[in-house]
Amino acid sequence: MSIRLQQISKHFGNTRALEPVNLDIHEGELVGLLGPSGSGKTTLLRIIAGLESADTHPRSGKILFGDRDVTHVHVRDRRIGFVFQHYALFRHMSVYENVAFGLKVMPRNRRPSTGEIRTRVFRLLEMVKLEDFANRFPAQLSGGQQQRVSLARALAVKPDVLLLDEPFGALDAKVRQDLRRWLRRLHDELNFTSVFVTHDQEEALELSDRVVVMSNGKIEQIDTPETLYRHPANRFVFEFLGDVNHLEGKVQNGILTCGDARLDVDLPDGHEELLLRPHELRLIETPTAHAHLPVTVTATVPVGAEVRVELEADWLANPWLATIRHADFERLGLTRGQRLYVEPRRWHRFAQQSPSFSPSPSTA
Ligand SMILES: Nc1ncnc2c1ncn2[C@@H]1O[C@H](COP(=O)(O)OP(=O)(O)OP(=O)(O)O)[C@@H](O)[C@H]1O
Repeated sequence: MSIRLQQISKHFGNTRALEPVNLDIHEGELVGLLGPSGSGKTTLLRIIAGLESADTHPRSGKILFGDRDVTHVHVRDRRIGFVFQHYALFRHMSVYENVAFGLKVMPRNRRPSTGEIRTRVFRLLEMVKLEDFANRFPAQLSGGQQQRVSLARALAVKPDVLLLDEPFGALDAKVRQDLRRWLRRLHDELNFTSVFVTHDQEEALELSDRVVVMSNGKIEQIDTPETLYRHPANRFVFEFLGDVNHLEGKVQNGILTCGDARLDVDLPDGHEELLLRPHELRLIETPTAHAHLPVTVTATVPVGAEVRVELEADWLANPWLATIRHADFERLGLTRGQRLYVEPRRWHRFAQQSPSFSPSPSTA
C-alpha cells in the first residue's frame, strides 16, 4: 500500500508542529522518519495513523493510502498496525492471547475461525522465534522479547501499513541491533509498507529503504541512506547524520589560517568554515607542505573496529574527534598529551547563502 501526503500541516495552538509537507511512500517501502526532538516526527506518524488530524485551515491537505483518500477515515478503518516504544502489551494476557487479540475482536464477518487464528498466531510467533513462549505473560519476558511480541501482534491482522514510534528506544544497544534485523526480515518477508520514527541516525540509516530527515516541522531531505550520506541537501542534514569537526578561518591566496594552523584550500579569499568527518582525518607525526594543523591528544577510546581520538588545540574552539584504525593507533603509539598533526583527507563546505553542498576534492 503506498502512502501519499499532500500539503499536510499541523498546529497545536500557536505551535507549528508541521509545515505543509508532501511525502510519497512507495508500496512495500520501509521508511524512517529521522530528526531531533521536537522536529515533528511523531506528529507526522500520528497523522498518517489517523490518531491526530492535520490542520484543516487555511489549506486542507490530503492523505492517500493507494488510491483511497483516508484523510477523514477513522484510525480503526485504516488497516494499520502499531508498535510503540513502551510495549503496550496486555499484561493479564499470555503471549498467545496478546498476538491473537486483534483477530479475536474483528467483526464477525471478517474474523478468522479459531483454528485459523491459532495457525496464524503460531506462524508469527515462529517468525519472531517465540513459539515456545506462547503461554508466558509479558512480565516473564525480556524487553526485547516483549517488543517482538508487539511486532507479531501488530502484524497478526495483516495490516497494509505498519507504523512504529521509536520501537526499540527503551532497549539496550545489542537488543536494538537484533530487533532491527527482525523488523527488516519480517518487512521483506511479509511485504507491507512501514514507517518508523527514530532519532537515532544509525538506526535510520541501517534499517530504511529511504530516510526522511526532519527539523523544525520541515522535511529537509528524503533519500536513500547512501545518497543522504554522500549528497546531503544542506548543512543540517550533513551535521545530523554524523559527528563533524569544524575548521573556521580566513582564506588568503589559497591558504586557510586559524591561529597557528594552516591548510591549503582551493577557495577564494574570505572567511570560511570547513566541516570534516572524524574518519576523514589522518593523524601524522610531522606536518605536510599542504597541512599544518598541530593538535594534542586528550583521550583515546577503542570502539569496535576503530579508536576514537579526541584532539584539542589553541586554535580550536571545540575539540576535534578523529576515528582511526587500531593498526594506526598502535603504530603511532598514541597516548594522552601526545602532540601530533592532522591531515584532512577531505573536507566539506556549505555556501553561506545557498543550501548547496560543495564537497571538496582531497586537499592532500
Ligand atoms: N499534543 C500536543 N500539544 C501541544 N504541542 C505539541 C503536542 N504534540 C506535539 N507538540 C509540539 O509539536 C512539535 C513536534 O512534536 P513531535 O512530538 O512531533 O516531535 P518529535 O520529532 O516526535 O520529537 P521527539 O523525538 O521528542 O518525540 C513540538 O514542538 C511539540 O512540543
